[in-house]
Amino acid sequence: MKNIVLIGMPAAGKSTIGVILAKELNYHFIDSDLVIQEREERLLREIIAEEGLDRFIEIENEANRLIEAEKAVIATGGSVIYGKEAMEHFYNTCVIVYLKISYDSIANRIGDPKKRGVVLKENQTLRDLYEERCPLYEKYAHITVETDGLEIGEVMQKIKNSFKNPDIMI
Ligand SMILES: Nc1ncnc2c1ncn2[C@@H]1O[C@H](COP(=O)(O)OP(=O)(O)O)[C@@H](O)[C@H]1O
Ligand SMILES: O=C(O)C1=C[C@@H](OP(=O)(O)O)[C@@H](O)[C@H](O)C1
Ligand SMILES: [Mg+2]
Repeated sequence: MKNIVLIGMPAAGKSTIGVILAKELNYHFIDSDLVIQEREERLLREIIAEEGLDRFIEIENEANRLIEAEKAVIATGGSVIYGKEAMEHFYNTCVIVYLKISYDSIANRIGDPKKRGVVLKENQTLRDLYEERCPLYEKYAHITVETDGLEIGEVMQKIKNSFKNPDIMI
């Protein structure tokens, strides 16, 4: 049985939905953000402040690349798609589910991206980040679930329905 990896923009609902999905499937739950914090013995925002964005992405790539689990739902951080090795590892061993959300919904939910610790370069807006990342999420997704306007329970149901597709082996 393959692991399930959730990808998508920050605040798309990966962590919230991941833990509920794991419970419903009787799978383990792994939150990549917590794996990184444990490995580094620092908070994500401390890693970003002390090491800078590029190094944070390398640390994130390494932590995700090394995740070995069975029967697990893995909620990644939104910037995981910059890590080529991590994404190839997940692509080859897991079912990757992209929680897709519109720019307007995500902007409403996030508020100030700087306060949320989003990997945002100097002079880059949340809109720039959204446009840069969407093609990367799409590139790696085995399944895309549109979540706009849906409550958490409805997103869960959509994800589970998508697993009934015989082309998707989980
Ligand atoms: N479908 C949804 N509708 C409304 N709010 C949601 C939905 N999914 C998640 N949220 C809320 O958005 C916030 C961010 O969710 P979170 O799971 O931390 O996202 P991520 O892990 O993708 O960054 C939380 O407050 C969560 O309760
Ligand atoms: O998208 C991003 O740049 C980030 C998202 C965060 O995780 P969530 O996607 O769970 O919020 C966390 O990994 C880090 O602060 C960077
Ligand atoms: Mg999260």
